[in-house]
Amino acid sequence: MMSKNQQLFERSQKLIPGGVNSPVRAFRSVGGTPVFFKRGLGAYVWDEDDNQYVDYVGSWGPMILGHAHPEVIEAVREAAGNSLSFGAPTARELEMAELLIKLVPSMEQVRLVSSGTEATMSAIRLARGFTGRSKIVKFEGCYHGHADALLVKAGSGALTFGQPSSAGVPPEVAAHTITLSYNDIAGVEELFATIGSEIACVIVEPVAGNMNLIAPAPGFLQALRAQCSQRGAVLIFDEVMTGFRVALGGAQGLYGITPDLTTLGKVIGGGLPVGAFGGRRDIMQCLAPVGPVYQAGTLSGNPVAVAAGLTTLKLVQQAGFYDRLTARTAQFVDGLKQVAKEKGVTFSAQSVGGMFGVYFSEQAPSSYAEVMQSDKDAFNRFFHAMLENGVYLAPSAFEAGFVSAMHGDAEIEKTLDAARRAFGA
Ligand SMILES: N[C@H](C=O)CCC(=O)O
Repeated sequence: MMSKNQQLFERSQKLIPGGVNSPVRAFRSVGGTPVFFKRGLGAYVWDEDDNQYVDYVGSWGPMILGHAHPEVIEAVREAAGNSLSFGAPTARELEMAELLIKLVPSMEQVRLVSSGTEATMSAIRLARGFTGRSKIVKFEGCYHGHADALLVKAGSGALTFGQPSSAGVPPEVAAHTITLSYNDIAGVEELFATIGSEIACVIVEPVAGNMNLIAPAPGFLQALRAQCSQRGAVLIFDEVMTGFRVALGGAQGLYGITPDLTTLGKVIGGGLPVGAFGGRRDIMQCLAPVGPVYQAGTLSGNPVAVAAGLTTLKLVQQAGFYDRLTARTAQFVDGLKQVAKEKGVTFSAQSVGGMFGVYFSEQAPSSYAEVMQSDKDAFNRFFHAMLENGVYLAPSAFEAGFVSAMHGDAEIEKTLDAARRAFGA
């Protein structure tokens, strides 16, 4: 007899392409039936067949406080009672702007949008409008949402399904996107020496989390800062994933680099759709209605989403929050490495703040090319063994994982027990 999950997947494939509303949910690369979830609480989620899992996806990052945090839920209830949307300014969105600017000092001005994709595509347009240049530089395997110009050698679902450069992007559009290898300082310097005056911006995930997790090599982010400053290009840190995830001040705070523009999403919406982009005042002043670069959104600064985000940001500011999250994630990763060693499995793992990567290779990779060399079949077997043992990991070898403040000793122990069985098998 088919499980409820299987029945739902059968039905949804007839009506929704691939049965999912975002490709990476589809289990295509790992195989099997995607899990349909109906409930979450703290570090746990339950599927339609009432199976319980320790959740390391956390909606791909936003659920840093765990699922259904009572204060966040109450804030959403209260805001929803006063209308779901006005399409006009509110005091709360101003409060959000003030808080973001206080916590991420490189942002002198900020604008709210409804997703990370909107934030990055708007930041790129702004950088082009500000500089009057067309070329943009990104890094192979980095994912900055699904705007046309950014779906060139992209990570995440695009990489998972073997289509890092999407069909439907006109060659004339893709021609303006230059891709370099992550952590390749010499490649960056060479490019700027050749065509530096044509480059509008460099956009980078300061910790890459869409080709599994890749940490920036010492000097890499500094080199980007130096080259952009020398040649008048805009440096954009895409902190949709790392913002309020690796540290209170994001990756820029952690590594001490000041970008010109920053994009945010995920945690700042507390689980509801919010994005933001902001940075230097002189650049932000190019935006309409002040300047000539157009950008807009009916639901931008949505009051319910902002209420969820503000409450989340209030709670992550509690003393020691990121120290605890960082230590917990490191404890988890160390535990996994230890278990793999005991079982004689070729495996490595690393974490930055509350995000982590697991790899079936001797060492944590430092570039897209190295990620591609890891054993994807081993990952797929591991994924399913963990799922059977009550642990939900990202269904792709090319995604980072996320730990929440609700992952305690009990959840880590349960996960390591599952890993012991999975590696053993
Ligand atoms: N890696 C992606 C976002 O960060 C995964 C989410 C998605 O594409 O649905």
